[in-house]
Amino acid sequence: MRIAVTGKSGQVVTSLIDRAGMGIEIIALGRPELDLGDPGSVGPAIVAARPDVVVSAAAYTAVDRAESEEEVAFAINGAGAGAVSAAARALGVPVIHISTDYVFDGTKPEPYVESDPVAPLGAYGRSKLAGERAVIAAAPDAVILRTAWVYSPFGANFVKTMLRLAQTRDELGVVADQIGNPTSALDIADTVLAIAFQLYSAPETAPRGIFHMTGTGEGSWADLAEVVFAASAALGGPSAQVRRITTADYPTPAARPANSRLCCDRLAGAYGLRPGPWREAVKPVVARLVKEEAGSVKQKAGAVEQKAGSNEQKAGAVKQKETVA
Ligand SMILES: NC(=O)C1=CN([C@@H]2O[C@H](COP(=O)(O)OP(=O)(O)OC[C@H]3O[C@@H](n4cnc5c(N)ncnc54)[C@H](O)[C@@H]3O)[C@@H](O)[C@H]2O)C=CC1
Repeated sequence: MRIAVTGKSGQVVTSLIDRAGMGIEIIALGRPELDLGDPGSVGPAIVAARPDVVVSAAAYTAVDRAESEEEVAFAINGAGAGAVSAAARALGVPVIHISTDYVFDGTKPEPYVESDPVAPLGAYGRSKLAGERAVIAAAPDAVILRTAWVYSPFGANFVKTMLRLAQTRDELGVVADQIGNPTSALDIADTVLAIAFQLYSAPETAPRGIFHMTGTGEGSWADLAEVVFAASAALGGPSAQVRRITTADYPTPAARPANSRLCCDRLAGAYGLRPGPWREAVKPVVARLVKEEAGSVKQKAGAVEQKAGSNEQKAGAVKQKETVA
C-alpha cells in the first residue's frame, strides 16, 4: 500500500514514517513540490506519488501567529486542504484528513462529540474548520480525524519544550485550567495506518465522516508537564517543579478552549480503534527524547574532546616547529 502524506517534517508525517511496517510505503510530499499555499502545485505532486491512500497531515499550525496571519492560515489550512482532497478524489483514492479540537469553543461541560456545534475561538481554529468543509465538499467520502494536544519525539511540541526548559529551570509555571486529551503522534500514526488499510482493502464498508481521536484520559497542561517530569526524572533526565497557573496568568494572542476534551466512542465503534491511556503513551516518547539528548550531549562532549585533541595536535605541531626552528 502506497500512502502519500502531505508535509515532510511534521510530527504526524514523521510518526507515520516511524510506524509504517512492511508492505507500507510512505511518500512524504511537501515544499517545494507540494505547497498548500499554492493549490496548483498540489494535484501534480499527488498524481506523481501514485498513492493508494492520501493522508492530509500538513497544516499551518502556529496557533498564535495565525491571529496576525489569518489569510495565510486560511490559504494553507482551508483551500490547501481542499486541493489535497480534490486531488485524491480525482484519482479515485480515499483521503484521511487531520483536524483539531480548536474547532470548538470549549464551553461544553462534557467531552465534545462529532455532531456538537463548532465555534472556533481563534484564526487557526477557523482556518481548520474551513479545511474540514473544503475537504468534505471536494471528497464527501473523506475520513476526518479531529485530534488534540499532539506531542511526539519529533518536531516542536509541548513535551519537548518542557524538557528543554527543565534543563535550566527548577520551577515552571504551567496552565492548569485548560483540560484536554494529550495525544501521542505515534498513536495518531497507528490509527491512520489502520484506517488507511481498511479504506484500501474494504472501501465499500469502511466507515467515513468525522471521528474524534485522542489519547485516553484527560488532564491539564500542568498534569501533562508533571507526568513528563516524573517519566524523565525516573530516567535521570531533566525535571522541574510545576507551579499551577491560570490561563489569565499566561496571556497569549490566541484564545484557547478551556475544555478541549473529545469523546472518541464513534471511532471505537466504527473501526474498533481506541488509543491507550495518555499517561502511559507519554513514557516511551520521554524515554526517546531523554536518550537522544544524552546521546547528543555525549556527541558534543566527544566533539569537544576531539577539538581539544586537535588543539593538542596543533600545539604539538607548533612545538615541533619551534624545536625544528
Ligand atoms: N500539533 C497539535 O497539537 C495539533 C495538530 N493538529 C493537526 O494535526 C496535523 C499534524 O500536525 P503536526 O504534525 O503537529 O504539525 P507540525 O507543525 O509538526 O507539521 C506541519 C507540517 O506541515 C508542513 N507545512 C506547513 N505549511 C505547508 C505548506 N504551505 N505546504 C506544504 N506543507 C506545509 C510543515 O512543513 C510540516 O511538515 C495538522 O493538520 C494539525 O492542524 C490537530 C490538533 C492538535
